[in-house]
Amino acid sequence: MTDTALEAAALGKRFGRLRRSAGWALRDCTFALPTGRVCAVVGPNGAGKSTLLALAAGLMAPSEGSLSVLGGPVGAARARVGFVAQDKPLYPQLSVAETLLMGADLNPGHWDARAAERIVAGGELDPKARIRALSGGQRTRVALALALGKKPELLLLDEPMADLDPLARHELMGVLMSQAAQHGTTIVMSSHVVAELEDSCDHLLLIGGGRVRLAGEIDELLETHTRVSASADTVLDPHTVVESRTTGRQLSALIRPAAPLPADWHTSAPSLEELVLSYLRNPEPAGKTALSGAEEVSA
Ligand SMILES: Nc1ncnc2c1ncn2[C@@H]1O[C@H](COP(=O)(O)OP(=O)(O)OP(=O)(O)O)[C@@H](O)[C@H]1O
Repeated sequence: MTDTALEAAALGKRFGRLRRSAGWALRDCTFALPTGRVCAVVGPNGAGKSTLLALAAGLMAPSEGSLSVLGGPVGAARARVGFVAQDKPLYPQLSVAETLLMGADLNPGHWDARAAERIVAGGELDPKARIRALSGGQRTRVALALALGKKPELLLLDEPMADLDPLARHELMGVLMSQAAQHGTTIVMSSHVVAELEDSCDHLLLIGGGRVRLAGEIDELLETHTRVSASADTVLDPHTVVESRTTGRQLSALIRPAAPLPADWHTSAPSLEELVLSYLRNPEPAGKTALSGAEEVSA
């Protein structure tokens, strides 16, 4: 059994000839996401999150570099992977019950009918309702039921919570977390709502402009970065400066300390959202490239 759910080496994907970055949606991405963890894939619009998840689901092939899933080639892992795409593709003419029956047919011997039905029942969906008559959030619920019913070792979710109301979001996040805890399922989910991920995710993969900007265990990333406020003439060397701003006589910065900090600096721990925003606002942190808690990745 491998301890790496997704491992990318110099991974790149090019779509025709996009104007931005000469067509590369992802470029030179090297990272490893551990198994048994809940991993957040975060980045702005067009960063390459959906492309990465589609590559991992085997829906497209890399243009360069390599990607392994659950320790082997992407194609070999397909039966062990569940994928919910951003647009939640389902057959509109089928009913909810027929969709779950289809899930059972497609996954003989490893279909958890109870888990799938429980997720659908949580939304009080009529099993006879046609998919085409469901709201966006209700379709998300059916798509998650299909993916979880498959009892995947790795669950890839592209913006799973985007069209759910806060109650449904809370409930389904709870279902996902208990799935991860009970069955050791690795969950990799993309999201824009960083604040919501801090409590539920263990690992972060931050993508910006098709490149990996930061990767690592969230606790370690938060511990190894510090918010600093000091007088404007403060020299931040030798620390890695992710972002710094001077307002009047005051300097505020997010740094990765390379040595103990002077006692007269005011310091505080950043939130995950502050960390992510600082990296995204600053394409090339001064001094060094983006760093993770455990490893260095090229930015
Ligand atoms: N099928 C495609 N053909 C051409 N270009 C594509 C295709 N899919 C994605 N792209 C381009 O690749 C880049 C990355 O897109 P991707 O959908 O992976 O980003 P994302 O991070 O998921 O964005 P969002 O948060 O808006 O969903 C974008 O510039 C997008 O226009």
